[in-house]
Amino acid sequence: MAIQDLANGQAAAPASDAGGRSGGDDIKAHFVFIPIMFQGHLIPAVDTALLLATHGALATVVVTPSYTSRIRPTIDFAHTSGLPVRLLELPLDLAAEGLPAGADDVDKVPPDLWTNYFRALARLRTPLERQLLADADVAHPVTCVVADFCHPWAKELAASLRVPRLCFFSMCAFCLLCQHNVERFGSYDGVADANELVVVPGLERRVEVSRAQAPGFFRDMPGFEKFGDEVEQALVEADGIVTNSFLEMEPEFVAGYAGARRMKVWTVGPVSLFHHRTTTTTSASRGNTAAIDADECLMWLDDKEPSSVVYVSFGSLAQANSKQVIELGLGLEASGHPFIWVVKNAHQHGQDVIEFLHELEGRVAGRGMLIRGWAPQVMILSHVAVGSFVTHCGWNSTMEAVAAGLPVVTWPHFADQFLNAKLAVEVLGIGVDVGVTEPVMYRMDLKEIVVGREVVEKAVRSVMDGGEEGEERRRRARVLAAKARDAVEEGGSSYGNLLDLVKRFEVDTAGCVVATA
Ligand SMILES: O=c1ccn([C@@H]2O[C@H](COP(=O)(O)OP(=O)(O)O[C@H]3O[C@H](CO)[C@@H](O)[C@H](O)[C@H]3O)[C@@H](O)[C@H]2O)c(=O)[nH]1
Repeated sequence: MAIQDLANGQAAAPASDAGGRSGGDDIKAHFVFIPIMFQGHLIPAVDTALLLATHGALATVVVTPSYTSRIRPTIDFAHTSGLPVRLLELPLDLAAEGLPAGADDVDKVPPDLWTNYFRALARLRTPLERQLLADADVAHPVTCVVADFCHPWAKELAASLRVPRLCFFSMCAFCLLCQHNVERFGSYDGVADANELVVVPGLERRVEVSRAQAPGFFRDMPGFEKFGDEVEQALVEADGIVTNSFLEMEPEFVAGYAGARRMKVWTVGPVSLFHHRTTTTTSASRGNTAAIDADECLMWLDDKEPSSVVYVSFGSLAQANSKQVIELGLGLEASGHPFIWVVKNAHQHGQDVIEFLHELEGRVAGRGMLIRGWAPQVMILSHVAVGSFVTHCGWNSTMEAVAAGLPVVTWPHFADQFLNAKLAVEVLGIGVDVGVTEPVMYRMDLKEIVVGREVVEKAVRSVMDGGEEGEERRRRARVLAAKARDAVEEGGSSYGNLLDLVKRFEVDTAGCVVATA
């Protein structure tokens, strides 16, 4: 499929100069974003593409068909605002990798076929290259590929297009540096127990982590070892790194990671703050169609005291088993605080959970709201009535809490979440930890309760009240939010980094890409 202005269902015109800040003729940089199709990766990539567009670049976002409709409202908003953003939809060759129909939606990839899914993604390279060359808009040639770190094949793509390539992470520099250092200094060597804590080397402060909590990218996953090496090699050979973080939050770690990688790191976040300039409808459907009417949700929140509501959500991937769902619900009920609780895949639970949720709703009517499915998270978090966030510490959620000035209850499940939780609790001082120490990729059929109702209740009371300590935590969260806002405003660090990206990766008058990363 050709590059399309899919929002309008027509072939895209050269970047619009109608009403946007970026006149078509002024566009000299064209970034092609290749996200991986997980919401935790796709959403921040789209926001970053839009932010670059507000700074005068053309941005093309590559999507596979199942995800087009999920980002359409955001892209529609961009078009209405005259921002030069385009979608390039490419189907995956599922059959070639033995994947069932519909498996370009990651929720439909059978667990034993994950390696096949990643191979199918790598097959995008040839059609994408062909498409970008065929659609090359002479006035706006591609000047830079920004590929999720999970796409090592983008290395060859950028080389063929003869343009620089940046690695995109929606992760904090703290996590990237800790992970890098434990691997580089062999901290896990000779440590048989994956849950044994080791001290992360090369940091000024003492941080302890276990291999189970920070296993590295893919290398510990059966079947993905070689892929993990390819990811690392592609990162080593990248022309720079773009992250959804901001300098003032973690200056020593941004500098440390850039130094360790000997690479420029552009912090451009919090990218969710782009939505401060969108409409309620756009922000409410960021990443997917919300399972609740935005106005209904806002009315419910309007009725609550400032900073009184606890928001509870575990992102787009983590899944709680039935017993844990019940335990969490009872803990929230016992906390006595108003809450909004996002229950993913509620319909997949057994009758016991369905009845429990129904009865709970009756008992906490007016005080507790359940959202079964996708929540308008950024819209909710930015409401004045919300006072804290119980989170799995996916990096986007963590940044969204920071941007909203909220203290968090940290309940990591897997991947980078343990390190993000450490950043929130130990470095930023805005978190109360529930005490999970080992990763759990929750499955419905698991029987264990990982966090009991009393622990939930105590953590919620602590983050919402918590005496002087709680007040200090809330104060730190407010200060951090002010820094986050400053970072994305004119003159701020993230704003400056976006401008710098646009400037560095533009085409000069001789048609060469100016890339000085
Ligand atoms: O009902 C929902 C659920 C999620 N979101 C949004 O979806 C994104 C979820 O991202 P994140 O909080 O990072 O969680 P995951 O979906 O779990 O993200 C994956 O990707 C992240 C970025 O690399 C990693 O930090 C996580 O560990 C990994 O699980 C956020 O922007 C949320 O605002 C909603 O808007 N509504």
